[in-house]
Amino acid sequence: MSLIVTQGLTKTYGTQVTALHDLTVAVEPGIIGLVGANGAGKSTFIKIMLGLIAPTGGQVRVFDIDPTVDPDRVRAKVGYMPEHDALPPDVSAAEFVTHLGRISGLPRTAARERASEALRHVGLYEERYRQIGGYSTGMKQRVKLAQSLVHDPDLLLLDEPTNGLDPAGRDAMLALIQRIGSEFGISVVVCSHLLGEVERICDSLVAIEGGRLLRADRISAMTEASEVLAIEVSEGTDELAAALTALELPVTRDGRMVLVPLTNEATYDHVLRVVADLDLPLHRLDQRRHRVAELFATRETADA
Ligand SMILES: Nc1ncnc2c1ncn2[C@@H]1O[C@H](COP(=O)(O)OP(=O)(O)OP(=O)(O)O)[C@@H](O)[C@H]1O
Repeated sequence: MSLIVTQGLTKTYGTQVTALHDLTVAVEPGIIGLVGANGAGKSTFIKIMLGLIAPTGGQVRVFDIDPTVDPDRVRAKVGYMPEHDALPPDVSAAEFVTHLGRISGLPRTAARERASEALRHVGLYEERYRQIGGYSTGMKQRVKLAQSLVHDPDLLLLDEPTNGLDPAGRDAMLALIQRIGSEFGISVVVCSHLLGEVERICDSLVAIEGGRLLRADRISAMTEASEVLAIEVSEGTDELAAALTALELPVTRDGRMVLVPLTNEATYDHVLRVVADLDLPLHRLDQRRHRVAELFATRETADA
């Protein structure tokens, strides 16, 4: 069963803004990156999945449940970390997360135990009785993550979880998200405008642009080997490029790398022979892999 399925999902705000436009996608369990520039429609998509706002058109199912009909059932299975926070400064993290556990329907003792557990998972166990107002941005982000975990969900929806963090804080947050996904065996949707970040920790990506689906696929499929051979020699790059050009191979350069289209099996042999003839120190010879960033770069070029 797919985790999230949409069919022609559309959301307009007023008459002017189409935040989601005919979005059809099926998302499999795992750690999923929901990427797109600011304003692409990511938060709108998350809020529709939670049943917080209703779509203008189309269908959505989360765990096969329709959040527009049965939002409580979806929310019982889903934890949500919003982009912006409204954390009360004068209560402790333990009190706050316990309170949200209670709101989720947990009995008092269970809520307290689950809150301690969730705060331990996010690395705030020692600090849990301190008032949130005294916390750093990174700690506040962790409180938000802990509250999303308190009712033991099967899916987490995290909206820009690294917002406001410095590079070290971002790395720590991403590592934590990855650990939660793998150790708890739950699915996580990580919403971000930073492709490089989510690419590092996700199994699959859903890329949206202007409310439309750009691509949804496993990262491994997006970075599959291309039909280009990349060759790098420690010295003699110019000689190598000239010799391959003389063989009528359409050579291009990318920094220290010489790139040749892999037209047939013989291309490898040609390259190896040239390297050997010129007695060059071969550093690298492999099929270049696609980069996930090409997804957006190609689009920009096409639109230009
Ligand atoms: N309540 C609203 N009323 C009117 N327009 C809205 C509302 N919420 C979002 N929008 C608009 O819908 C579009 C998509 O917004 P959304 O917040 O879903 O994007 P996003 O990808 O999450 O971006 P960000 O990361 O900046 O929040 C934007 O043009 C935004 O200005």
